[in-house]
Amino acid sequence: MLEFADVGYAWPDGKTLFSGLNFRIEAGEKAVLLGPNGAGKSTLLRLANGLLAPASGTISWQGQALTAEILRQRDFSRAFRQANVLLFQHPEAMLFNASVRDEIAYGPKQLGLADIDARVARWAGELKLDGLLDEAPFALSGGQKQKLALACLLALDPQFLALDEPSASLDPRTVGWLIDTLLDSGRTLLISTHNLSLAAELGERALILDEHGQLIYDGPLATALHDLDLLQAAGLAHRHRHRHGGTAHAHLHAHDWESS
Ligand SMILES: Nc1ncnc2c1ncn2[C@@H]1O[C@H](COP(=O)(O)OP(=O)(O)OP(=O)(O)O)[C@@H](O)[C@H]1O
Repeated sequence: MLEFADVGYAWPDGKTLFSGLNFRIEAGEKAVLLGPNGAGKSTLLRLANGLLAPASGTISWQGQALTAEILRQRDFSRAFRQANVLLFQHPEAMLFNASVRDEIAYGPKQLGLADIDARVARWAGELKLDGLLDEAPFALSGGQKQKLALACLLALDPQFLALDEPSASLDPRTVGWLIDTLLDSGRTLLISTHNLSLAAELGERALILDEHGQLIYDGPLATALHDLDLLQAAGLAHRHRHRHGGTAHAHLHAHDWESS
């Protein structure tokens, strides 16, 4: 479904990220993307969503290389924008309509999809936004904005959903709902998170970047979660000291996950 082949990226300031990044995500897979701050998780998700173009290598969607030319073609671009969506870490960037109702309806309208009112009603209801349909998106709380951004994406009925740190501003009830909804949906998922509990529930596969943007692990999530050295390289485990009576020792801990 999605393939990165020898991908490298260069920021406009000349700084480079990734070198020869290779992985494939097949339809129906649920993968989590782990790595320390600045590893390149958000950048990777933007590349996967066609918002950034690689400086080297190829990113393919359904076997088609995502070139600037193909992304300019109306039919391809419409189908791609409906099927491949990204929830930003900071969703303000996605919200610009006058009301919550208009915001959810916007994407389906732009893409010419049917049953717009039903889509709005369904996803506003699922995300408990139905009491806020006439509110202005900018007046919502951070977590409500995140839920609205998610409703906007789900209203497109996408096949591939990339989520950048979805648990950062969602309350535990919404995170629980998200896990159930996404697991039941059969959608292909790529989720960046520092939350190992969420990762453990959502993902089957882990892609782990180190602090230099190198892919240091691509394999079963369960195996990764029991490898504290790997988790330390991913910024997900840390070494700290303990005192037991008069003696002190140091060992590794995962933030919200205990390896056994
Ligand atoms: N607009 C930009 N111009 C130049 N460099 C940038 C830009 N945006 C991000 N970077 C750099 O790219 C690298 C990767 O950033 P990115 O946001 O992808 O990391 P991340 O893994 O998502 O981090 P976090 O866990 O903190 O969200 C960082 O070194 C960052 O400084």
